[in-house]
Amino acid sequence: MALAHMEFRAFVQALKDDGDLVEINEECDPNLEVSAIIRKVVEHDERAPLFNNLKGQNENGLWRILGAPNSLRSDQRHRYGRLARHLNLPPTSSMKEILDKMVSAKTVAPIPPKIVETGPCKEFCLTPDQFDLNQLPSPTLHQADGGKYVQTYGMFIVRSPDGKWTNWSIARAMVHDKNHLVGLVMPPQHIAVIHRMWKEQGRDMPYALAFGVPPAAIMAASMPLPDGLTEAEYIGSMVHSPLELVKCETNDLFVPSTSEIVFEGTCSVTETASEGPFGEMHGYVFRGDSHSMPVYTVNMITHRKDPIMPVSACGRLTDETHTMIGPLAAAEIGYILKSNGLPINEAFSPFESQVTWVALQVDTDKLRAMKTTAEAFCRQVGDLIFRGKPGSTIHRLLLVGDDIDVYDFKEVIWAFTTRCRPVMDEYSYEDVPGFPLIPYMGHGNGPANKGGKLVCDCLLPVEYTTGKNWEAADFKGSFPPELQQKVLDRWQSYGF
Ligand SMILES: Cc1cc2c3c(c1C)C(C)(C)C[C@H]1C[C@@H](c4ccccc4)[C@]4(C(=O)NC(=O)N=C4N2C[C@H](O)[C@H](O)[C@H](O)COP(=O)(O)O)N31
Ligand SMILES: [K+]
Repeated sequence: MALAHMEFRAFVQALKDDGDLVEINEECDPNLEVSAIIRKVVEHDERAPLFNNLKGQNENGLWRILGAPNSLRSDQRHRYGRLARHLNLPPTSSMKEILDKMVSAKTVAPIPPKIVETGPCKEFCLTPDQFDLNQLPSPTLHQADGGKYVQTYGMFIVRSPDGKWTNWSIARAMVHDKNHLVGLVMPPQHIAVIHRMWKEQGRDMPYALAFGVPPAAIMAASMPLPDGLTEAEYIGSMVHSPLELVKCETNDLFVPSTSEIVFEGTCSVTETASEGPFGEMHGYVFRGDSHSMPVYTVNMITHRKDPIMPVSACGRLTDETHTMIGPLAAAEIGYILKSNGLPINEAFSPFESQVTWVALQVDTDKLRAMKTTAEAFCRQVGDLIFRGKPGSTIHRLLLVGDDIDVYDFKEVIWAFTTRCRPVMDEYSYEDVPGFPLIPYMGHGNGPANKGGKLVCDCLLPVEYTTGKNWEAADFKGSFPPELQQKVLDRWQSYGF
């Protein structure tokens, strides 16, 4: 068996070996029952459910469902264990170690994928007369959704018309009819950028949608890597070995050879259909909230025997849209700021902000050496991030000092509520792209796609000039180290 980060089925086995899987063998209904179970799982950081017996499965087992593929574990020592298993890291890894791994490939030469003749994803091939997406166990995830969102954790593979750039990304899609999907294609996302290239040439965009891809691949697919970067090469260098890809049957794109299920086809550049509403990552589904989006034709389905369809039943905390979208954008944002010479140590998107914030830990020694002002520094950070794509989903950037652990929300919110004077210490951005999926944007008082962003300066003025002039009124901050040690050593004998 391959390693968990390189083959989805090995990943599922790794969850089982970790005691992080519940196999459900009694029949479950993909219409809401499956998602209700997944929602209860992710709201309580429960073990991942593997549905082995779904209403609508065909004679070759197409398909089973793995819910909550990358959500949290309740044991605090293994909290990010599922993310770690995506990257061949120990299950006790911290979020910092996980995000550092995702950024590690930026400074090494890309390792191109290896093309193989065939693979497990080719065990079965179905032409459109042999399948009906409405009869297969396509899940309905929220009762107010506009359709069956069969695509929430698969990977779209699309390529620029000149063949130079192959983008891998996650974008949602729902069943439109027996062999059509309709999906969210939204600027500034790369799938929308490439779709536009094909539209300008008046040609439908070939795509592949691979479900159950190597876990390391789905992590990069969910990360806002630079324009023009081909994720397959990036991942190869991240895992230090080439990904094995196999050619599609009906177009010239390539898919991971061990994919559980592959949909192949073309995405129309002219035909649209009603898409949504959908229970989204900020925790809301607005009735009637549907839009015209491109139609995908499914010309072929290939799959493994008894294939597993991964499903992210997203919404309120804590599911894949929170463990992946925010943190991976934060990793890219941190990298951009450091590459531009700004004194940033760490970047993280707190789940408690519904991943709409990124907290940036500033190296305040280096900050003081810059002899800059709060306004100049905050504007420098805001201009770099809010005018670029990786910041498109983030509406608050919090600058905090070295004493604040950005991966611990208690620390972040303490700094924000006590060191950032509302209005005066906040720098607004109304002339930048906004994220319409956030309810105060798409269903708020102002323009849905523009503005509503802030850089919040949670550094006190002294941190720019002479440095910290306070002590934290807490156990670690207000008592001599030897007294702290004495209290810790005697804690039991005191009677606690
Ligand atoms: C992990 C994950 C990421 C998601 C999504 C989901 C999950 C589970 C579901 C559950 C399907 C919900 C919606 C949420 C929805 C969404 C839409 C816009 C922005 C953020 C999320 C969207 C989506 O539908 N469309 C889209 O364009 N991008 C999404 N991302 C983010 C992108 O995968 C991420 O941004 C990548 O960086 C893309 O690659 P690129 O930078 O273009 O090469 N989905
Ligand atoms: K990507």
